[in-house]
Amino acid sequence: MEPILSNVPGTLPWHVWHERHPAMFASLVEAHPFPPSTRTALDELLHETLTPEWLGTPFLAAESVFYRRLLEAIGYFTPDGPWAGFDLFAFLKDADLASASLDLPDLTPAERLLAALWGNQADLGFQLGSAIGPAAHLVVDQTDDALSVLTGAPRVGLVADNAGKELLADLGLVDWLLAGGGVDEVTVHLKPHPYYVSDATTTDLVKCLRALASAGGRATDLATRLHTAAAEGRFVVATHPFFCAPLPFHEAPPDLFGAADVLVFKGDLNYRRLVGDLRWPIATPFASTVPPLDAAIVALRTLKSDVLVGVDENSVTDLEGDWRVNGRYGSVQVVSRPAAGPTPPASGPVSPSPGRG
Ligand SMILES: O=P(O)(O)OC[C@@]1(O)O[C@H](CO)[C@@H](O)[C@@H]1O
Repeated sequence: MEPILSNVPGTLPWHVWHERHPAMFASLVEAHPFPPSTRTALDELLHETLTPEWLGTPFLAAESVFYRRLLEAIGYFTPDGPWAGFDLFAFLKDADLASASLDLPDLTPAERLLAALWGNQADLGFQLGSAIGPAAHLVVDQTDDALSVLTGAPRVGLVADNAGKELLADLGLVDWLLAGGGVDEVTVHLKPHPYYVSDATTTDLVKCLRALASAGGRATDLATRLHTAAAEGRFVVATHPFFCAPLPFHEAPPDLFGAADVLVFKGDLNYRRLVGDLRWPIATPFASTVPPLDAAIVALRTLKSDVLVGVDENSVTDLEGDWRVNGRYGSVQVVSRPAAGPTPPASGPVSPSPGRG
């Protein structure tokens, strides 16, 4: 299967490099007192990314390397420098969090799951380039299957995507899993440092919890429950350099997700890494594209890039225009945990792994 590249005018990757990134750089320079050397480094990076070499590199890898180079350009990794460890996207993430309503409604489990899904609609990198409309539809809706695999699972991992409103909604889902969903332990996997524009780090999670704690009402109660669960070792925060690597999850280290029974993958980039950033026909079964993890998989995503699998082609024939990338559509997709295979006879041939449901 061919990887998605960035060298075709009119496609989303082309738009990202030629329009979204210049707009992002303009806002970064406006928001920070960068010295001339940093401004020059940023200009050079922007120009370099428009060369045939970059545009001809698989989009997933090129974008990831780009965000690493962006941090290097501002001195994020320069020891003892003034910008060491500085989150250049914090001003956007903080504004998004500040604009969130913390008057939390009383949601059902399905509503909490869908809130976590649609929270992904508002990622800030996406907003820098286009407007998001109110319409929202699911092109695949396996919400019932998702709730079924999550309820009562001993250990759930949630691979977070964006900070601010999306992370608030994720914490609402985590709270239900721990408080009513019969889950013993939830691990939230965060980025070890800033990555794509609004990706959530530990700092962003703490900011969400503090905002919830000081908001009163249900929000404060939720924050208190999560603090208690953290103290009991039931709400765990984790991170790993692989979450910022230019690789699909098929190449993840075997211990990345611990002993999770169910993994919830949030957002568009995690979806691209989960199924591979490839030109799949959309009817390709979702289960055939994901890595062979020893856990059930729940993917909650709004559609913001070309990759899409597991969709009945007849169900999307009426959708028009850029529905695959405009963020107005979403999907809830599930792969059950692989059944333990039969014990092979002592001297018999080794059977192939069972298929995934
Ligand atoms: O992972 P997220 O936050 O849902 O989306 C990330 C995103 O905005 O960035 C990429 C393009 O830059 C696409 O994968 C997607 O549109």
